[in-house]
This record gives sequence, structure tokens and C-alpha cells, in this order.
Amino acid sequence: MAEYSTYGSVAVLQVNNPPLNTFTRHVLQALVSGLERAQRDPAVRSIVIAGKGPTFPAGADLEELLGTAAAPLLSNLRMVDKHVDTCQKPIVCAIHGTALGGGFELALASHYRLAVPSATLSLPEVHLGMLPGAGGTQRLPRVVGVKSAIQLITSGQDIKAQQALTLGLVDKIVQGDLLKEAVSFARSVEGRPLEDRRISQRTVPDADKVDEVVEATRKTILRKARGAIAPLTCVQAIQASVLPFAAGMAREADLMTYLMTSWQAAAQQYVFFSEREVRQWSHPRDKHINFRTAKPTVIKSVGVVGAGTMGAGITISLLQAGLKVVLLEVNKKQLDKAIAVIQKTLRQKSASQKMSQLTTTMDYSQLSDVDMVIEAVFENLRLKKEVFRKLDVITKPQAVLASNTSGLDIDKIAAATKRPDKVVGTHFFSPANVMRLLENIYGKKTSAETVATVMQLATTIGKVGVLVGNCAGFVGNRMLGPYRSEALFLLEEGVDPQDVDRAIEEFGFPMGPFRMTDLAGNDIGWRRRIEARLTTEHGPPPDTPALYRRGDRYCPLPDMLCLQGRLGQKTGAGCMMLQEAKDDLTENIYIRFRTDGSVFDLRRLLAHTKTLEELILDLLFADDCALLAHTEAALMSHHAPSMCNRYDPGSRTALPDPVVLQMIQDYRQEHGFKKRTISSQEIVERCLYSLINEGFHVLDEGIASRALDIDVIYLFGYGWPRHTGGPMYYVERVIGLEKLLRSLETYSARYPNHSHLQPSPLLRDMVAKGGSLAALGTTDSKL
Ligand SMILES: CCCCCCCCCCCCC/C=C/C(=O)SCCNC(=O)CCNC(=O)[C@H](O)C(C)(C)COP(=O)(O)OP(=O)(O)OC[C@H]1O[C@@H](n2cnc3c(N)ncnc32)[C@H](O)[C@@H]1OP(=O)(O)O
Repeated sequence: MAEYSTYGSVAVLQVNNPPLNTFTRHVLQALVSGLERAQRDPAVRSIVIAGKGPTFPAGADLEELLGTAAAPLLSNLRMVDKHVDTCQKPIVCAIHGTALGGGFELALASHYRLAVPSATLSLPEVHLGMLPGAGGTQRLPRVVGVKSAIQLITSGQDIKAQQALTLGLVDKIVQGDLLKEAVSFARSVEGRPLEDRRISQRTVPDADKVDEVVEATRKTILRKARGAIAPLTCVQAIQASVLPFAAGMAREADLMTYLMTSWQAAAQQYVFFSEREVRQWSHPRDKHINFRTAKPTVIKSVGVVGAGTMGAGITISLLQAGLKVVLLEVNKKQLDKAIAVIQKTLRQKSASQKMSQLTTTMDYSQLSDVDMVIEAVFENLRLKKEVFRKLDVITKPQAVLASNTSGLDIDKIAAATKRPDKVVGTHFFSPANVMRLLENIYGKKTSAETVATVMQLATTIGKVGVLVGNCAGFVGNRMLGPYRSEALFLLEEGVDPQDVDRAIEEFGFPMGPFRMTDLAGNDIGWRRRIEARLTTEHGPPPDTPALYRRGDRYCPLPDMLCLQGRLGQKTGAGCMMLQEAKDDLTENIYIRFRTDGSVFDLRRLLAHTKTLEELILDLLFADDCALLAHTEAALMSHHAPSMCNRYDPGSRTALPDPVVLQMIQDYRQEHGFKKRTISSQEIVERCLYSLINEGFHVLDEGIASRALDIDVIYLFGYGWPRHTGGPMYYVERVIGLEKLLRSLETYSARYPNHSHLQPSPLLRDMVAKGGSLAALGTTDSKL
């Protein structure tokens, strides 16, 4: 647990709790014993604490911290803190791997910190709905100041060793043998005074500005937190660092108790475990086929067909994971554009080595030897089938053939080949090298081995892979359908687009449905509806009632907007306006890079770039750019023409567009809708409950095998607010299934022809029998 050894006058305590050396109560007990022994032994004059194996401790063991062992764990943690803080012999922490949470806090309590260049330090508790409760909120500001501490703790961002050195969080970067260097360093500081080495004894450097700093950051934090309570609570704890140390620690403990007992912390911890649990997949229709029984094919080389935005993003992801890629594109201009984008993105990393793994071609025969192909051509079934027919002939018989589709029928695509067992769907999300979700879709004939292969591929390329069944829209887009429909029906009844968006954004989404459609392009859904024969390029299909399709209520407003050329922001007109608008950028927009935490003012970046459009493209393909979606949305919304909203230059606020508002008004009048006032609560309930209701259908039909799979899809692919745990978790743990059922009953009675508001039979059954989503396989066992 913590191995004790001595090297002359130096006692070395090596935490040994593989794989992450997390602090269990036993590990902490062993550390206390080791510290006591070292303090008792007169021959010992200094102490080194290190981690055995791949890492320095990665924090408290969450299973224990969140379970029945929490009390002894916390009591042992406090004992370690006390021993370290009062120790009369210098304690040196030797950091490698990831020193996270309690691990980093132990290092901060010690007198000296050494790190290898590859080490990462971080206080990621905010992502678990908590705060760094082992002194982190009190010691960090004493080293880096309140301002930086707020930034580091509320973002939970990684601090690389070099940055830690600059910030004064580590004393030395060690190039050679860490333990050896740490022992010799410890020896060199023996006998030196310790008082000024104790961070607890220091004062906060910007203490006089604390209120000013908090005031200045509060608004930004509130905006980013989107309803999460942990970030602001972290700020409150940091504010207390200007108090005497003991008082600050007491305040930290109070606030930690408040957070730890909150439903949001439980939700975020559920998210943490669910993100990992999706790897333990099982086939929704046959539980015997699962991550244990099915063996993946080894994939070393991948062909990517289609070098559009998705194809280029997928290629970058594969290259970054060290795979060989053959990128095929039949349009030379498009291929050249993609190569430039890929090169530019990889240049920020060790590009030359990764680019050497890329072959580009316009010739299908170059795909003859790859282990797998990911097709990423336009979302058109006929075209995809054509591509698969070709691939079936050209590729080796054992190659896996995957389609990157957001909702087309995998079985129909597979039927175009003689190897339907090797055909599978891999739905990447845009930008494909940034977004973490990979929705993997099995068809009727997809083999267990093929499923295992794409699930393994997700892990290899650092994505969160979720296995789902085949149906129109799969899980994510299928559930989005009712949400969008309900948002449109709300327009008919009197709500303006920006009011729907505001209500959804206040719930915690980064963007409401209309701003989202503005960004993604209204034509995407329109093309899909044309293909499904719900509408045509010229208007509604002949002899079709305006507000109904195949017996279901239908709102033709988005079709009408498309017919007017209002396709959203990614149209050609949008790009031209972006170039012109460069000088209009009056507002400060900041972009933070994940790699080193550096922050850039967008206007300064623009000074080095020809056009704003070029910069956006760069950012889209820079996978270390945090806040990317927000930034992109903010930039786009500044300048481009939009479907529903208008944006004044220099403002990020979506304003009502009189043209659209007039159009909606005329539409209401034409179809006899009476405008009424609708509350935000009703907007949120109708949009989100219809989405969640569809989730119950998805579970009932076996399209997803567990509620947590749906949650992960929404959290990682659709911006569902993390602090609520995902749609299914939220409705079960926060709203309650019975309340959901009653609300759906009320709304469906009021709108009998909105079929998606009819409660799903599974929901009714669960409420009647007192069943729960946990029984369908959520992560309850872990919580
Ligand atoms: C009730 C009232 C109480 C009041 C109390 C008041 C006072 C409170 C004082 C409280 C003081 C607490 C102080 C300390 C807090 C902490 O330290 S919180 C934890 C901080 N650490 C983290 O958040 C780290 C989380 N982990 C990671 O980020 C990553 O896992 C990693 C370390 C970077 C490694 O990544 P990777 O190599 O990709 O591996 P993974 O797949 O992510 O993980 C492997 C398996 O390990 C499991 N795991 C990871 N971290 C933990 C952990 N901290 N505890 C337990 N288990 C962990 C992970 O789930 C994986 O498991 P499997 O899926 O089963 O393989």
C-alpha cells in the first residue's frame, strides 16, 4: 500500500495501489504509519513520497469516497494532512504520471515538489461536482494567487510540469531517474528551516484584490457553469483563502459537505463512471455477445472514403492514434483542401511523423490492403450503397466496412455487399477530431467480432464509443426528432424562436434548438425530409394537408424557411459575410488551448490570419482548443445570416429577426393558431420530456441496452448539461418517473395529435410496477 524504505538519512514512502495509486483508507493509513515511523527514527532526516508504477496518486478512491468507507477515508486523509503539515523533517514529493485531486493536494501540503517533464497536475474535483477538499482551495491560491486559482480550480484543467514550474507549484523538473534525484534533493535540504516551505503559512499574494477578482470572474463562471453549482462554490472556498489557514480549511470543509451531499455531485459522479462503463458493452439483443466474449480484429490501417469536413476530421483522429490512413476522395480540389487542413492541424503536434502515416488517393484500388474502411461521403443512401458495392469488391475479404452516417439504414447499406457481417455504422460527431462521442451501430447481420472491432477502435482513438441498434436516427438523432418537433409546435402557439432557445439554454444546454439549427445548417434536416418524402424542393408534396404527414402532426415552418434560401449559417453567403465582418469584431472572445492552458484574445489571433473564416476553420480542426463549440457558435452568430435569428455586429445575443417573426405570425393566422403566453417551464418540459419519452421507446425496442448508454450519447454528443447526469438519469433521479408520466399525460391530453407526447408503454409499466432505469442496467452498483 505504501512501501517504506530508507536510503541513508532519507526515508522513501512509495504508494503502491495499482493502477492509479488512488487513496483508499488503507493506503492513507499506510502513509500515516510510514510518516510516523520516519518521524520517530532519529536516523531519518528527510522524507520522499512517490508513487510506484505508472503514476503519483491520482486522488481519493472514488468508490470509497462516495461509499460507506467515506468516513474512515476522510479521517485518514486529515491525519495525513496533519502529519505532513506539521512534520519537522522536510518532505519532498516526487511526481510522475498524473498527480490529481487529493494526490496533488498531498504534494501541496509537502515542503518540496519535484516532477518529471511529462507529469500532469490537476484539481479535477469540479468535474465530479465537488471542490478540492483536502486543502486545495486554501493552498493553491497561496502559491498562484486567487485569480489563477479560480481559473485552475473551476476549470479543473491539466497543468503540465513546465507550467507548474512557472507557476511555482513545483520546485524543480527532473530529467533523469526521479526517485534517485528526489533522494539526493531531499538530502540536500536536510536541516534547512521549514517554516517558509509550508504553503499553509504563506499569505495569498493578491489578497487585497480578492473581492475585485471574484466580482470580475463571477459573471464568466456563471455563464460557463450553466446551472452547475460546483464552480461557484469552488470560488467561495477560494475566497476564504485570505482568512487564517485554519478558518479557511473550516470553510472549505463546510462547502465540501454541501457539495458532496448535493444531487449534482451524485449526477456528475454517475457521468464519470458511465463514461467508462460504456466500454463494458453488451449487444442489446443478445447479452451473450459482449465486451468479454467478442474479440476485436486488430486494426492497423484504415481507409477513409470522402475528404469533406467529416472525412478530414476522422482522418486526423486516426492519425493521432498512430494508425495508417489511406484517404480517398474523387474530387481533387476537395482532396487538396482536406490535406491542407489535416497538415495544419497536425502541425501543432509532431506532425511529420503522423503525416507520414497518411496516403491520399483518388483511386479505389489503393484501399485493397487496409484492415478497415470508414465511408464518409454525403448523407445519401444511394451514394453510400454505391460506395459499399465498390468497397466490397476492392477491399480484402476480412476488412471491416463502416459507414459514417447520422441516421441511414445500416442494413440497407450492408445489403449492397456480400459481407453484411462486416458492415457496421460509426456515427462521428462534428468536428470529428474534437467531439468525443462515437455512436457505433450494429445491423441485423453485423458479427460480434465486427462490433467488438469498432468498440475497440473508439478506445484506440480516444473516443467514447456507445453501441446502439439500427433505426432511423439511431439513438441521438432519433430522440432529437420529438424535441425539435415540440420546439416548432411551440412557435405555432405563440413562442418566438429566441424564447425557446433561452429556456433551453437556461436549463444548461450550450445552444437552444434554433441557434443550433442556425449553426448546423437548416438544409441538413430539409434534405432528410425530402428524401423521406415529407416535403419536396418546391413545397409540400401534392395533395398533402399542410400540417400533417402520414397522419402525424407536422410543422412546415423550417421547410418554408429553406424555400426562402434561409439555410442557416454555413451557407456560402455566411462565409462571405464572415470575411467582411472581420473588422466588426468588437467584443473580446477568448479561446483557451487545452495543451498548455494558454488563453488568446481572438482579435489578436485575427491579426495573424487573413480572414475570420480561415481562423474558424483552423479552430475547428485544432483538437486542443477548449470551448470550441461555444467559440464557433459565438463567431458564427456574430456575422452570418441565420435561419431564425438576427445577430448585431459585435453582439453574441441572438435577436428576433423581423422577417422570420412576420412569417411565423402570418403562418399562425393562416392556420388559425391563437397566440398565447407560454412559460419557460412548459417550454423545457415539452421539449425535453418528449425527447426523454423517446428514450424510453429506444430502451423498450432494444435500440440501446442501458439508460446510461443514452445518457452518455447526450452528454458527449449533444451538449446535455453534465451536472444533471444526462436525460435518463435526470428524469429518474431529479424529476421522478411518476412526475414525468403525469406531465406527459397532461400534455398529450392537451395535444392528442402530438404522438411523441404519448407516454411510452415502458414508462407506464415502470411507474405501475415501481421499476427503475437502474434495473435496466444503469451504474447503480458503482454509486
Ligand atoms: C458525505 C459528507 C462528507 C463531508 C466531507 C467533508 C470534507 C471532505 C473532504 C474530502 C476530501 C477529498 C479530497 C480528495 C478528493 C479527490 O481526490 S477526488 C478524485 C480526484 N481524482 C480524479 O478525479 C481522477 C479521476 N480519474 C481520471 O481522471 C482518470 O481516471 C485518470 C487518472 C487520468 C486515468 O485515466 P485513464 O488512464 O484513461 O484510465 P481510466 O479508464 O479513466 O481509469 C481506469 C480505471 O480506474 C478507475 N478510476 C479512475 N480514477 C479513479 C478514482 N479516483 N477512484 C476510483 N476509481 C478510479 C476508472 O473508473 C477505471 O475503472 P474501470 O472502468 O473499472 O477500468
